[in-house]
Amino acid sequence: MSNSAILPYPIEPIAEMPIDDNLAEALLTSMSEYSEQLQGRRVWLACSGGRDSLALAALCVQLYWQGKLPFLPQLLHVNHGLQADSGIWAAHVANWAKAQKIPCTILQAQVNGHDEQAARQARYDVMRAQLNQDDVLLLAHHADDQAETVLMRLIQGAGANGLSGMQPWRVQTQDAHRIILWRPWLTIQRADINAYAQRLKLPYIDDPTNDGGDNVRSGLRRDIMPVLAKYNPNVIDNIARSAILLSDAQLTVKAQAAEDLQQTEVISLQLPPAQRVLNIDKLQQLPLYRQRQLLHHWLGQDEPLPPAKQLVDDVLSLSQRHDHDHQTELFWQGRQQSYTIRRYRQQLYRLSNDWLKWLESPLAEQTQSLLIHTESNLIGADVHATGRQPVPINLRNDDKFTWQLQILPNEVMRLLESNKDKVEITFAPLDRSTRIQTALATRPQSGKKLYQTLSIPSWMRESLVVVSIVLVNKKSVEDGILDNEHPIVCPILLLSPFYSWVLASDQLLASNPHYIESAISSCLTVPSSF
Ligand SMILES: Nc1ncnc2c1ncn2[C@@H]1O[C@H](COP(=O)(O)OP(=O)(O)OP(=O)(O)O)[C@@H](O)[C@H]1O
Repeated sequence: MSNSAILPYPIEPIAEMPIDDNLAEALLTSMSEYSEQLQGRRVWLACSGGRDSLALAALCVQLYWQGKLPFLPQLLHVNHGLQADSGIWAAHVANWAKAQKIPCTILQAQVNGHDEQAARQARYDVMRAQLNQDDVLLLAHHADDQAETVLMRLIQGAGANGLSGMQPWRVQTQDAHRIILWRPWLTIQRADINAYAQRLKLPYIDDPTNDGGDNVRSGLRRDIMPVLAKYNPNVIDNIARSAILLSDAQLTVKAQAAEDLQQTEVISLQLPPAQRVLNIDKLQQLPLYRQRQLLHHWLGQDEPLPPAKQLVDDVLSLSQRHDHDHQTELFWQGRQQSYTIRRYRQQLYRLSNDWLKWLESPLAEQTQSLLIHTESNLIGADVHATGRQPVPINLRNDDKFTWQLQILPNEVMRLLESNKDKVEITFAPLDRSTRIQTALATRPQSGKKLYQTLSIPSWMRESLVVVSIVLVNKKSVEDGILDNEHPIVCPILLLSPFYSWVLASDQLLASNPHYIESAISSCLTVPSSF
């Protein structure tokens, strides 16, 4: 329908008109394929008022009134406000829906920009905001759209994932809000939809920008598809079929990569999505093509879009280096976050830049100390708690990450031999010159040496804390004189955000490392919105 012919127009009731078997079968087959997922879910239909989505709406009306479709979707039309006639089109869709007794909501979009991509983004944003969790959105994409999508991605150099085209059932999650995009017509040709729309005399809107646009998609539709059809008249069906075959292949590749990832990730160092770590020795046990797939999967696992092939190749080369160069950094700007990829010894790190910033901010020397009175088992000074309750100590926190210690005063007391003193616990960053001795070492080492011995990557070195017990002479306490001049300082634990190392115990302490770890535990938290 040309724009000037939109109003007034005759709206014929379509419920009783003949159904198109081919189109109906595609919708009903898809419905039975996803019947379990559709159970109890609300279904909406994105209707531009164009030929395809109006035809899908019409088919739903017909099938519903004939008792073949158990639900009547609610139409959603988005008015982008980009063209002079946008408002008229919205009214047209609303009128048509009213005449066909199908519910319809008109939404207003705010488009930032003038290209098709900006309009699509704005459209999805407003529709998503309208939908509830797990609602289903029917889209009228068809085989011609699919063929154009696949060709477009082919000329952009996509891999199996991109060449799988659009999926008939796609769960989309954004900020924990989950909706489903349902495309039952991906195997149906535009020509068949057109014939149906003509038979029903559907008053659809012909958007002049659809074919005349100079974007890649309309160019392929106008210039390339007719040429390809000369070589093979089944080109549209064939490309759509290739997409289905590639989609299966892609699912197999993804499952393999997920399995490989499980074997290769270093679980003890994970803080998803801030820090992900791969074991290079395990990675290299795989054939090269699986290494590439694994890296692709590993890098992109918290992102909506995968990394570029170049980045995967660069990370692969980084994993293959033998020169002990730990300075190389690779950067990736994902959609959700930006990342730095680094190697340290036989491990690859994907670090979010927010996390790196947090790691590199120096730890304040902890002046806050706990006073634990042996006699009463009460924590005095600034904290009032009984000996059984954990006392939290914030080592470092900002709005994104919190590193906290839990001290169990009763357990700390068990570390001390009987008849001991009033104690303080202090927390100090490990610096390069501090000398301490881990329980497994034969002699004390400087911080600088410990970085090497304990394999601490350079960006973690500002995040090491020495926990010490400071003993104050009991006799002097009883006499009311605090002998703070000669306290005995016993370093008991070295902590990083991921590990703890028990330090060689002084004779004053119970030597069982298990006690130390149960007295003081470290915990790192990331907000769920991160
Ligand atoms: N303004 C809109 N409001 C609601 N849904 C829309 C709108 N524009 C597009 N859609 C949905 O997105 C699908 C694909 O968009 P595309 O731009 O290819 O459609 P179109 O050619 O404008 O319209 P149609 O597919 O209805 O002929 C449509 O089939 C329709 O389901």
